[in-house]
Amino acid sequence: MTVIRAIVTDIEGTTSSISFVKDVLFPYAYKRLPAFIETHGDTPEVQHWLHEAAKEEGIVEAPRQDVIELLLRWIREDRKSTALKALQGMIWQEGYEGGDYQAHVYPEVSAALHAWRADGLHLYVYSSGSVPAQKLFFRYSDAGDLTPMFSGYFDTETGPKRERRSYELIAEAIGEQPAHILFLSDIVEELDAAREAGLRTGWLLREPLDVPDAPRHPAYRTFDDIVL
Ligand SMILES: CSCCC(=O)C(=O)COP(=O)(O)O
Ligand SMILES: [Mg+2]
Repeated sequence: MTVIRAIVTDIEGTTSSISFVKDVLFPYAYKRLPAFIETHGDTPEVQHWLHEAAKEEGIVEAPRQDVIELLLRWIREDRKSTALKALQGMIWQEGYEGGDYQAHVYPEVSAALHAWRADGLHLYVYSSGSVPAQKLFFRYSDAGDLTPMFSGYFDTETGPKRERRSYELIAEAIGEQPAHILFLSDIVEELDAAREAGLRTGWLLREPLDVPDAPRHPAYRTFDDIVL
């Protein structure tokens, strides 16, 4: 078996519960987005992402209120739009820094990350959440600041998570042959794309999901089950 030198992990459903993202982070952003755009809508960064969102929908000349309505609809639909994710990350920052919530990580995750680092592996994150949102997530996790564990972060600016090319670009950026990289996710289509690019894969099936009789990818209940 090829030696694993780097691990790339997804967040929602893999290191962390889906319910924290859907029931805490998304409602927080939903409630505050209109006021956030009102207050910060003229800053270059926010303007850039509002323009990108409008472009994605083909409504470039639309009034700001229409773009706000669009973003709120995308939050309801859990749309993995790079522009929406960038804006959500900016809104979540206030919640983390104000102590409104801490990011959930499953109980064994911190120890597993520390053990892999101690074994000399390099660890990375690849999530639909923006890179700044990923850094906030792990900085303010309920297991403490986990950012020192990670050597780098990737989001959908690298490419969509269900496309092989994204994983080829990540392998190039990491500087490892794909066969030496293990990608962990709860979404089988993401794992299929990673495998097409030559990466090893691990499918996190957190409770209460059933493990299929013949899973398409090596399947694990927790990070403790992963044998490298
Ligand atoms: C890291 S910020 C919150 C996560 C998020 O917005 C999201 O869409 C999670 O997607 P993932 O690719 O981690 O399943
Ligand atoms: Mg996921």
